Amino acid sequence: MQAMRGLFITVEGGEGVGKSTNITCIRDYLQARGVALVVTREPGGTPLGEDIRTVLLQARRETVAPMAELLLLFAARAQHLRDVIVPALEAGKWVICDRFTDASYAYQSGGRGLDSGAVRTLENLVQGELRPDYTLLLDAPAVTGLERARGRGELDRFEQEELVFFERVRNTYLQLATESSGRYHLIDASQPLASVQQQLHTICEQLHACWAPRQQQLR
Ligand SMILES: Nc1ncnc2c1ncn2[C@@H]1O[C@H](COP(=O)(O)OP(=O)(O)OP(=O)(O)O)[C@@H](O)[C@H]1O
Ligand SMILES: Cc1cn([C@H]2C[C@H](O)[C@@H](COP(=O)(O)O)O2)c(=O)[nH]c1=O
Repeated sequence: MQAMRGLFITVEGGEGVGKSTNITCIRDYLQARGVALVVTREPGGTPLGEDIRTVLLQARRETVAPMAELLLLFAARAQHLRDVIVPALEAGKWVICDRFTDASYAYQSGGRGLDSGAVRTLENLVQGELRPDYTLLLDAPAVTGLERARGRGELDRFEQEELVFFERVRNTYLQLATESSGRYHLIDASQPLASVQQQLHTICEQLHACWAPRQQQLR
């Protein structure tokens, strides 16, 4: 990661916490300050990744083996890294990614119960040393996020899980934020949108003040 010149920012959180809504706000804020950036998402971000997303989110009659789910997520991630994330970072752009590997720790390990060692092995294999520089965790009680997500209509395969699944997901995210406190910014997403966006503006302002001058020096 040190050799790359861009900044890799991931946005994480449970269902319906407001990632999509707030990524638009982050994008607008940074673009208005002249930051060249790429906004992308996982699973997805490439044609193959979007196909894998469709398969993963589709409700199905068979249950999906947690390991099959994890491997599909990392297959999409490998393509996404090679075709989108790494080239953008190498070109000096900021990458804002709606979910990344922390989601695999939260959902496949925390939620589904897979050993976190399996996620770590794939993380090392697929990403090498590449890790996000910053992670914005939008945190809200699972029930709040689910109510918001369910207000949007038909539920995908993940959204159909029980509340306890999303409570495990949330607890895993909070644990990751404690373990990696230098990388994580915790945002209280249970607040009204205006307050969430105020918190995000403050963080974006700090990141911009810290990183934009360094990147100009590198050019
Ligand atoms: N702070 C907030 N207060 C109230 N409603 C909000 C807030 N943030 C987002 N919402 C609303 O909640 C719904 C879900 O938001 P959004 O789609 O941005 O969440 P998301 O985290 O991307 O969801 P998912 O991960 O399930 O796709 C939207 O209708 C959005 O307008
Ligand atoms: C990257 C990633 C994603 N997921 C799950 C989490 C969500 O339910 C869906 C993605 O849809 P959203 O619109 O971003 O909410 O995929 C996962 O379980 N593990 C992952 O690594």
